[in-house]
Parts: sequence; C-alpha cells; structure tokens
Amino acid sequence: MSIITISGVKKSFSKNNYALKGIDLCIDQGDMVALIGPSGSGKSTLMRHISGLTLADKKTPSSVSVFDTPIQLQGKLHKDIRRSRARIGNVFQQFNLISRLSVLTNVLIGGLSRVPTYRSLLGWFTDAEKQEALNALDRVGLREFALQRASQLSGGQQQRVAIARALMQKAEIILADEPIASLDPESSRQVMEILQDINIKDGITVVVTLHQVDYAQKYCQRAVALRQGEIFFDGRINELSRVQLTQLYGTQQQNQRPDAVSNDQLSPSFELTPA
Ligand SMILES: Nc1ncnc2c1ncn2[C@@H]1O[C@H](COP(=O)(O)OP(=O)(O)OP(=O)(O)O)[C@@H](O)[C@H]1O
Repeated sequence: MSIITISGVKKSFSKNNYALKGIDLCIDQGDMVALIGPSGSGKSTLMRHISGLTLADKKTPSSVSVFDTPIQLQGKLHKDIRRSRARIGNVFQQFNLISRLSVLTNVLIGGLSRVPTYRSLLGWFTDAEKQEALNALDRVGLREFALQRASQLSGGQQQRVAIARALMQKAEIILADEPIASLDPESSRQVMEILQDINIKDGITVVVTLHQVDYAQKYCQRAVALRQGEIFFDGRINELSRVQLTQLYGTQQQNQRPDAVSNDQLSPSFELTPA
C-alpha cells in the first residue's frame, strides 16, 4: 500500500532552472528507501516537499500525499497539514535538537503534538510520558545520557536522540535527510542500524537521503536515484549496476561537494550487480 504519493512535482528556484522536473513516486508502507544521487540532484528538495517545507510550482498540476491525505496540492499547503505532519518524523543532517535542554526533554518534545496545549506550553510531562521517552532512549542506546544537556553529546549521539524523538512522536514515516553526512563510520553505522531496526521491528517507513552508496546498499532494499531533478533509477538496490552508478555520479562532477561520492571513490568493497 502506498503511504507517500508524489505526482507531477516540479520545482524551480529561479526562472527555467528546475530543481525537480516532474517527479512521480510512490513509497509503500514499511519500505526503507534510499534517496541517492549527486549533489544538487534534488534529494533534499524532494524530501522537503514530502514534509510540506517546500512547495511545488503552482503552474503545474501536482500533489504530495501521505496516508491519502494531501500535504500539498498544486503548490498550496493543504489545510490538514498539521495532522499529517504529526505522523512524519524528521531527522536532519544538522541535529535539530535544543542544545540547552536535556536529552530527555528533547525526546519528550517529540510527543508534544499528543498532549493538551496548556501542558505543552508549561512543559509538564507525566511519569508515563517520561517512561516512554526513556524507553525511546533505550532503543537508541542512550538511556544513561537522559539527564545530560543535548549539547554535551557527540554528533552521532545527537542524531540518535533525534530518532528517539521521532519514536516518541509515534511517527509512522521517518524522513532522514543526510543523517550520516557529518558522522564518522562507526557513528554512521549505529545510526543506520537504528533506522533499519525501527523499520523492521516497528514497521516505520523510512526514507533516507544518502551520499554514500555503500550504506544505501547495506541498509536499504530500494533505491530511488535522482539525476538533475529527474528519477534516473527506481528499483531494488541490488539491481543498480556499476554502469548506472557511473552514469549517475559521472555526469555532474563539477557540482559535487567534496564529500559526495564520485566514480573513483566507489569502494571496491561495493557488491554491485555486474552491468
Ligand atoms: N532554497 C533554495 N534556493 C535556491 N536554490 C535552491 C534552494 N534549495 C535548493 N536549491 C537548488 O536546487 C537544486 C537541488 O538542490 P538539493 O539541495 O535538493 O540537492 P541535493 O541532491 O539534496 O544536494 P546535496 O546532496 O548537495 O544536499 C540545486 O541546484 C540547488 O542549488
């Protein structure tokens, strides 16, 4: 069953310069999808359309829906956007925590949409909510850090707190935009394993943008590859051939960030289907 449906999405930030050139995409409930492609291919822009943080061009008919409820229609936010957003957890490259607050409070904030407004304004949380937040921290292996300030945690730990916050939110979809871009390999592995764990055990749909193709191959079943604002590949990741990867990353070398994967960076350890 399709849980995210994107149809006809075009986005230009300046005249005749399209970041997205008409995207049609369905993502099924329970999928773990890697959104890959060279720097500037439109991955973040597409993710932001799903959460309604960026609006499609108004000139073209387009829609983005989650759970059959529109997020945006023809470039206009839908009136029920708050309800839909409450079901989507966002994990960004920049960890997006409130650094002066404790780890526990940051996780509790994930549940704010479910508590009465007066309690959320006062920051009052029940024992049951605190226990739930501690359980979420357990899932990401950070229970013992609950009372520390978020700013005292490493980048990888902060990213795991952001995932715990999405669990507390009871998000049914997690959109993770470059969650491991600034992390070392060990922290990257931990973050990806946690995303995989909650995808498998909790059935949470995960869409993750990645620069590192090897992480996509290791943790995701499906890849959607963007190139110059268009879908270049959509299918099982083990069907993405080395030739296709060369076509994908070989055409926009001049636009790539230094940390983005390039042809000659493709590690020999990649298990690619022969072309
Ligand atoms: N707010 C913006 N204003 C102007 N141009 C933008 C804006 N956001 C994105 N773009 C442009 O849209 C295109 C797609 O950018 P986007 O960030 O979606 O690509 P990406 O694939 O996520 O890249 P990266 O992997 O480097 O994050 C790029 O040409 C970018 O410069």
